[in-house]
Amino acid sequence: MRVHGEVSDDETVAGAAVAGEPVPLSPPPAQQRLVVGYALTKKKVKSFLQPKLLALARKKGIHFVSIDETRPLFEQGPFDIILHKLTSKEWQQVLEDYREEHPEVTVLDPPNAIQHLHNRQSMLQEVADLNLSNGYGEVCTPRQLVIMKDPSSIPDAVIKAGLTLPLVAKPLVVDGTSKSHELSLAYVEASLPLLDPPLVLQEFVNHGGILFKVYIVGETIQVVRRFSLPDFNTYDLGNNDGIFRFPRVSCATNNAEDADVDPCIAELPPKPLLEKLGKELRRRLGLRLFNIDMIREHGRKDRYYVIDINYFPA
Ligand SMILES: Nc1ncnc2c1ncn2[C@@H]1O[C@H](COP(=O)(O)OP(=O)(O)OP(=O)(O)O)[C@@H](O)[C@H]1O
Ligand SMILES: O=P(O)(O)O[C@H]1[C@H](O)[C@@H](O)[C@H](OP(=O)(O)O)[C@@H](OP(=O)(O)O)[C@H]1O
Ligand SMILES: [Mg+2]
Ligand SMILES: [Mg+2]
Repeated sequence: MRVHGEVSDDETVAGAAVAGEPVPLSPPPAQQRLVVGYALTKKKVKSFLQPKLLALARKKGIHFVSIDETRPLFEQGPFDIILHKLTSKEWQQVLEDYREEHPEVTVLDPPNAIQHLHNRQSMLQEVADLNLSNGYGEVCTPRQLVIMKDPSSIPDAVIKAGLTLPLVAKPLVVDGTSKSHELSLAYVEASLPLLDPPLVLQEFVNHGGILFKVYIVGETIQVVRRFSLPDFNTYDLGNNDGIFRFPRVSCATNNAEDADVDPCIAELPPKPLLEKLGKELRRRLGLRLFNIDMIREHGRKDRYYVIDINYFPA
């Protein structure tokens, strides 16, 4: 089988024979060959499809093949799996049509399920509905409010909703742009009309400055620590407009795995709690490849908040 942009295993064997290397007399044990078509941004290809991963995959008979989104999908392949992270409406439609015609192909993941995470209001709905609380702890979402327009109405809306300052202001839509990750902390009421809707206003939860990134890959769960925003009482708030703007505080370079942090803050959430949360969210969201950003309320050993969910992070 010759797949777009790939060298087949047959060619590799033929190449070895030409080079005079010994060729096995009997065919090697049949290995399942799996073709994964990928549609990713250049940045994502660079961060995810690293040579080490490609080599390991190839050893296991998994072949990654680039999908050209400018050409009809049915002309490419065949694929066993399609792995993708592109946000355009056109691409989503192409994939939806393809899924209908090719139910035998696993699309990781269905575009409409991913879409649910592109809005910071809907992304946490399943966590809130789950109401997870057991002997290992409880998992909540911060109280939040959506503001669609009219910044001057924000102070009244906040009072009416009974939200307590400080509030984390987050762009409502997450569309892969850096703007959708420009967040700020509003800590005086008078600053609220300076915010820029559409946004979600979320109560800030003190958590000792450590965040847990919980990665869900099918049935596998991995959790790592990253540095996060410090507790509110530690800020130097002099001399500004009541809004603290912050860039991507918990990005990959802010690894806190080996940091010297109070063990009560650094302790990972209990595995059974994460397993239950992961399993439920996988089912409710209909996704197999995502991460949950979780914090533990400072001073509360067993109260966790999910503050963000990201599809297929690097
Ligand atoms: N409710 C909250 N309480 C305390 N800290 C918060 C809260 N919400 C967000 N933060 C802090 O702000 C950071 C960014 O928030 P969030 O994860 O929602 O944004 P994001 O841009 O979607 O991030 P990502 O890069 O993970 O996609 C978090 O990592 C955490 O440090
Ligand atoms: O390296 P980490 O901290 O895991 O960061 C991820 C973010 O958490 C995701 O939100 C990014 O995806 P979006 O920019 O599509 O939200 C995601 O972007 P990517 O798909 O371009 O890799 C990552 O930057
Ligand atoms: Mg996050
Ligand atoms: Mg996010």
